[in-house]
Formats: sequence, structure tokens, C-alpha cells
Amino acid sequence: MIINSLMKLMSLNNISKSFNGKEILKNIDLNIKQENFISIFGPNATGKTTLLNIISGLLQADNGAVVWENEFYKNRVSYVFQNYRETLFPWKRVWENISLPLKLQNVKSAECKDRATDLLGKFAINIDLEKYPYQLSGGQQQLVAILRAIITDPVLLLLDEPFSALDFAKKFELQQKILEIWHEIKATIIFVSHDLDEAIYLADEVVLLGGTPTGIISNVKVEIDRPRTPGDLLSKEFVSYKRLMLDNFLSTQNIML
Ligand SMILES: Nc1ncnc2c1ncn2[C@@H]1O[C@H](COP(=O)(O)OP(=O)(O)OP(=O)(O)O)[C@@H](O)[C@H]1O
Repeated sequence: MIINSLMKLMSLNNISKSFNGKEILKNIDLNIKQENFISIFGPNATGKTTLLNIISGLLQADNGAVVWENEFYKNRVSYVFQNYRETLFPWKRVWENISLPLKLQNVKSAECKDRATDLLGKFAINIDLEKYPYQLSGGQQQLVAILRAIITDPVLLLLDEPFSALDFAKKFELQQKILEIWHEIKATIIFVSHDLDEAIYLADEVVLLGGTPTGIISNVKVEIDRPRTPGDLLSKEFVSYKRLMLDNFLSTQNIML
């Protein structure tokens, strides 16, 4: 089954952004649908994080507009930054880190702890809630950052290269977990990745960024059935998506497959 809501969440209309006189993003147009999983793939320094910063409202575009279908959605965005380790509070326990957004809404500590416990239970995540971040593995820290982002029921979850520092097995485990979380929370996910297999495997749509300044090279809908399993990585269908995207990408570098 392909989960693919037709309802629009937001759009990027002709977004451009420069830093110190150098144009990084140029004329980015993108329609984002509700409950879609969108991967953004592109080389280093193409402006992927800049794009997430603009979508989240942390950064203003120089030109163009971020248009939300409903103003209410704008305040329901959660963002897991690339440097997730630095965003966990070392002096707070796991449950306090996960429930921090609730604490900031003046939810009482006992309820914060209950909600964090429920969230771990719901996704069968085995992390000791009483531990501090430094006592966790990288993968566990990343999960804590993701759980903190979803505890407020976002409509849009921005994930900036969340698994890039993990080994193959852990990365694979967390990819399955993020699909499970996405399926359950029914939010839109925009997922930045440097890994083309990962970008295709997870997504309904892969947005390929490239060029100087950066534009959208292609926007490919991935219609591989869900739920997806590791075997999909070897399927003819998967390989043909990969070939198409590699072709698109390498043609911008004047390299032929
Ligand atoms: N606040 C800023 N001030 C000046 N330059 C910036 C700023 N933010 C980003 N840049 C520059 O814009 C370019 C794009 O940066 P960005 O972090 O968005 O790229 P990226 O595609 O996410 O990179 P990576 O894949 O390495 O994470 C880089 O050259 C970066 O140095």
C-alpha cells in the first residue's frame, strides 16, 4: 500500500537565498503534500540545511515565499538538526530531554515522564529513561532527539541527515524505525540524506538538488509498495529508480553512466 495523501501541506514558491553575495539556492519550487515522505538528496554545501532552515522559518528567503495551506500547520513543525548530539541537554535525563517541549508548555513533570515512557513503549524502543545522553550510543541519542521532535505531534518533521554518523547495521535499524514512526504519526517527513539508497528506500518522492547555484535537478516519485523491506534494495524496480536518479545527477556533472 502506498500512503499518499493528496492534501497539500505547503509549497516553496521560487525560493532563492544568498550568503555574503553568493547565491546558494535559486528558484526552488516545491509542493509538499500531507503525510508524504520526501527525501532531499544532494552533494555537500548545496544548501540542503539552508532549505530546511527556510521551511522551518529559522531563516528568511531573499526571494520567493513559503506558503502554508493553513497557518496552523506553520506552528506544528519539528526539526531534528544535523548536530543532534549538541542539541541534547547533557544535564537532563533521557525522559527530561524527550519531554522538554512539553515542559516548555508547562506540563507537569509527572505527566512529562509518563508521556516519554508511553512514546518509548509505543515504538518498542529500549532506552533507559533515567540515563543521561553521554551514557547512550550515537543511535540511541539520535532516537532521543527524534522522540523529542515527535512528542508534540508535528504535522511536519524535518530530519537533517539523521543517520549519517551510524554504521550500516544501526543505520538500517533506524531507517526501519523511522518508517514505523512515520506510519504511526502520519506527519509529513522531509529527510535530508547523502545516501541515495537510503533516500529512495524511505521516500515517496526524492528531490535531487544540484548545480551552481543550487536548483532542483529532478523530483522523482517513488512508487515502490509499502511496507518496504530490505529485499526491495535489490529489486529491479529499486535499481531502475537508482539508475534514473544517478543519470539525472551525473548528467549535471557531465558524467555518463
Ligand atoms: N549562515 C550562513 N552564513 C554564511 N554562509 C552560510 C550560512 N549557512 C550556510 N552557508 C553556506 O551556504 C552553503 C550551503 O550550506 P548548507 O549547510 O545549507 O549546505 P548542505 O547542503 O546542507 O551541506 P552538507 O551536505 O555539507 O550538510 C555552504 O557553502 C555554507 O557555507
